[in-house]
Amino acid sequence: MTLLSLSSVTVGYESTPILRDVDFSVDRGEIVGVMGKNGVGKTTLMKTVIGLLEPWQGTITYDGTDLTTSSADQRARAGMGYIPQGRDVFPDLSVEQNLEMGEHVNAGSDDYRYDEIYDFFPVLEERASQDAGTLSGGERQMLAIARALVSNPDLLLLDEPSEGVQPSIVDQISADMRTINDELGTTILFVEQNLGVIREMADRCYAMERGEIVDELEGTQLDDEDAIASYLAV
Ligand SMILES: Nc1ncnc2c1ncn2[C@@H]1O[C@H](COP(=O)(O)OP(=O)(O)OP(=O)(O)O)[C@@H](O)[C@H]1O
Repeated sequence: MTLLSLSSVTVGYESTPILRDVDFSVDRGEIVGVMGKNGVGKTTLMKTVIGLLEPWQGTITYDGTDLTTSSADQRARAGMGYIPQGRDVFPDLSVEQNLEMGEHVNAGSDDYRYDEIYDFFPVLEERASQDAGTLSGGERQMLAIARALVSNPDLLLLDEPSEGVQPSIVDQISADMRTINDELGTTILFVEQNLGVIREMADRCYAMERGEIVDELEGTQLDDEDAIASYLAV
């Protein structure tokens, strides 16, 4: 069943179009990647899905409802959780206080338990009282993901989770996302330019070039490193 679909979406900044006629969909329970080089429009796509940019043309449908003109706040309450690029945490608040900031975003979240979230990221429980500013890049990324999970989203939007994270932790975060998808049933849409993350995480992947979706890879096509790399190589 389709959870999210974009149909002929065009959007940009000021008068410059960035995304052109973008069509894609994500089924409930899937992990879908969008890959592309620097500057192709991946972050613009995420901002458009979460409602920080309003499409100039086209429609965005979520769980059967047209959300094209809804605010980011309305989309969060409808069940979308967004983790922006750059592990945006509050450095002077503790790990636990950062997690508390994720409460009450989603109306369905009242009974979310921290211990469940700590089960996915035990390192955050160990560091619960530590200031977030003292965490490593990878731990901050985990905290940003965990904070989004506090609101129990149906759809997680993840912008370049590998950026600034050391390779061994990148692998762990990819594996953690699969576990979260398996155990919580959370649908995940992520954008990336890290080949390993795309192969490890995605059930299916779209390729983006100059603001357009130009290909879709699934199944054994995701084992073809050369095919993936052709959309990532500089
Ligand atoms: N606020 C903005 N105002 C004007 N142009 C912007 C703005 N943000 C991004 N752009 C331009 O839009 C294009 C796409 O940027 P975007 O950040 O979506 O790409 P990206 O694929 O996420 O890149 P990266 O991998 O470097 O994060 C780029 O040419 C960028 O310069």
